[in-house]
Amino acid sequence: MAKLNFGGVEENVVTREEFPLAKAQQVLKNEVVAVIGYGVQGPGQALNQKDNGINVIVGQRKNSKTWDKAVKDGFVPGETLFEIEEALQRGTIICYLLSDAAQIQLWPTVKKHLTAGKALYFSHGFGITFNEQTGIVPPKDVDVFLVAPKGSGTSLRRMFLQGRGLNSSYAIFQDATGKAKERVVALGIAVGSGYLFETDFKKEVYSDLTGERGTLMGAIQGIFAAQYQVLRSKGHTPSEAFNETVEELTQSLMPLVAENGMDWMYANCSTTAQRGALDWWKKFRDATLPVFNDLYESVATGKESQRSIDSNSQVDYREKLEAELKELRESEMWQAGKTVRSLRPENQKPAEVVA
Ligand SMILES: NC(=O)c1ccc[n+]([C@@H]2O[C@H](COP(=O)([O-])OP(=O)(O)OC[C@H]3O[C@@H](n4cnc5c(N)ncnc54)[C@H](O)[C@@H]3O)[C@@H](O)[C@H]2O)c1
Ligand SMILES: CC(C)(O)[C@@H](O)C(=O)O
Ligand SMILES: [Mg+2]
Ligand SMILES: [Mg+2]
Repeated sequence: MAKLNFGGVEENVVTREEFPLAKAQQVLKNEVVAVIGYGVQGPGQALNQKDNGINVIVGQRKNSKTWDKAVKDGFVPGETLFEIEEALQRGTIICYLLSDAAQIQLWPTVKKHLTAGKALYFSHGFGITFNEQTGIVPPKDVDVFLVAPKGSGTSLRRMFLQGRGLNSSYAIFQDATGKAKERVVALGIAVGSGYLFETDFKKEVYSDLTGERGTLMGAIQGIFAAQYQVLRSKGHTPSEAFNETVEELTQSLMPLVAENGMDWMYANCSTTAQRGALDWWKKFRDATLPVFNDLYESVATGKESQRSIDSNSQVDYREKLEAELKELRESEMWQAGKTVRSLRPENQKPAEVVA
């Protein structure tokens, strides 16, 4: 375990140098890793483990699209692909990668197969932290831990195929066998993590729920929408408003920020942009700070988790969700974005020409 300095604060980080893949393979050599669920994280984690030489099987409902996807991805029915209950029975490490809401439904079945010495693995602190809402309380004689990739399962797989690694958090909730640490770190490496950052279940889920509702998705969509609306209301064309709100950010500036940080970006733009961005960032911080405080409070009091559980358990939720997604998809801003994206030279299809 390396102690690294993050802006003056020391933290524990597991690196691939100190815990190489060969060590992970050694730790997991007698385990059967059962990945339950083949949605977004399931394929990324299962395929990376398979390619890393881990004995991995997938548990998924038969006659579903995702069962067919698993077959297409190379999992073989009866050998490495099973109905959920059979995979649960075969697995010594259960990677519980159903949606957070579905985990509640299937929990009684999972619990039945958690015999002494097995391990229960999550990619989120949700089920355990909010156990009063989820009812997920594991037996005492199994290891319980998480590896939470800090990004989409799609990126986890893509980055693995590019020879890169996505950063993940890891945490141990219960160490029944005395081997939880080596098991969880080995799994973290096997699923394709770059670095593994130590946390606990509660911190992981609080930060994850805040991040996705905040700057990763909710807040940024809100800020995009507000700026776009102002530019449009002042007579700017959709393409100009979109380019100045989203396209330049994702295509030009964010890749540079990803490489070098926003401090570098500030030092490497025009003096005009620099002056203005220095003057305005604190106003945006101060305007949004109360919203972020409300958001964190809503996460910490369990309001967000309850809302997610309640919504996902409604029978007509899929239709309602689709209506909300359609509104976003059909908004002028994202329709303008579709055309702007099609104009990128690397996107062959020509933009729709209006007669
Ligand atoms: N989506 C991500 O990229 C991401 C990133 C980090 C962590 N996570 C966490 O990973 C876990 C899995 O998330 P996901 O987004 O991959 O899940 P998902 O929503 O894609 O669903 C996963 C699987 O659950 C199955 N499923 C849904 N309802 C079911 C039911 N009632 N019975 C049986 N199977 C059912 C689906 O068929 C699918 O195969 C969650 O804890 C999530 O918070 C997800
Ligand atoms: C990919 C995200 C947003 O980081 C994840 O947390 C999720 O829930 O899908
Ligand atoms: Mg999340
Ligand atoms: Mg996340």
